[in-house]
Amino acid sequence: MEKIKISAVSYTNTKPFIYGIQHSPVLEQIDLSLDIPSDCAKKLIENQVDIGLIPVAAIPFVPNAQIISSFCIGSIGAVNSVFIFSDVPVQEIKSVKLDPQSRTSNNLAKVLLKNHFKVGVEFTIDQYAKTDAIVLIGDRTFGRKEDFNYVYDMGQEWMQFTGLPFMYAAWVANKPVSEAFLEEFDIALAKGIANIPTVITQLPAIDGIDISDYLLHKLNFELTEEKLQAKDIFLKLISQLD
Ligand SMILES: C=C(O[C@@H]1C=C(C(=O)O)C=C[C@H]1O)C(=O)O
Repeated sequence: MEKIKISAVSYTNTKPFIYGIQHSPVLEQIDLSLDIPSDCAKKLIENQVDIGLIPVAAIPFVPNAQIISSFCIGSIGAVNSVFIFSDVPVQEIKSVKLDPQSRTSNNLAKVLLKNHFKVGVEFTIDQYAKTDAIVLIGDRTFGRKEDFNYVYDMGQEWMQFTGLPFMYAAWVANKPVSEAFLEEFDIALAKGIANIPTVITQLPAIDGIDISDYLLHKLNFELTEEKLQAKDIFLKLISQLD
């Protein structure tokens, strides 16, 4: 039988899911690659994989996109790995450098700066540009908070703006996948989430981040009605950006 090709995020936030997949029989049916989020999206959009853990901002660009799991990468308030790092207070930000590995958080920064902070800002993807602030996500944020005068956790700011949790990435298929597989896959993901304490013991300590607090209390992996509602609001606000 041909294997189901899956692209998942290569960051620490996805380690629980990887643990669950690797400790479940469904592993044998999967051809798994670990990629930066923007590449997870690209692979699913270009049909190089069947399922991706992809940035929610990329969902509208996936042909026949279907969210196929009851798990996601989310947070209820602060997430501690999705930031606007700034040299100046947010009201004074004039320019922001985006993170090339991100699709969701770059758009979240745009949405929050426009609708929540109400500042008009120029964005650039030029990594050599000198800007007032930067968007940074994932493991590259670990230990970086001390390097900046102002630190805005976008999970926390989204909660203040909408009163809702947030969903950064979802498991999405670009074609019909058998119910039997999806059931087994979700059981594997659930196993990973149930075993986060074990996953933590297998990860190296990293300066500047409490990995245990991050995986157990900041990230929140259940795909709830509220997170779906947040996704719909977020995608609508993205469509209204100029
Ligand atoms: C919480 C995070 O969620 C993520 C943010 C993403 C994005 O901004 O496009 C995509 C996948 C997730 O890795 C993070 O990376 O820190």
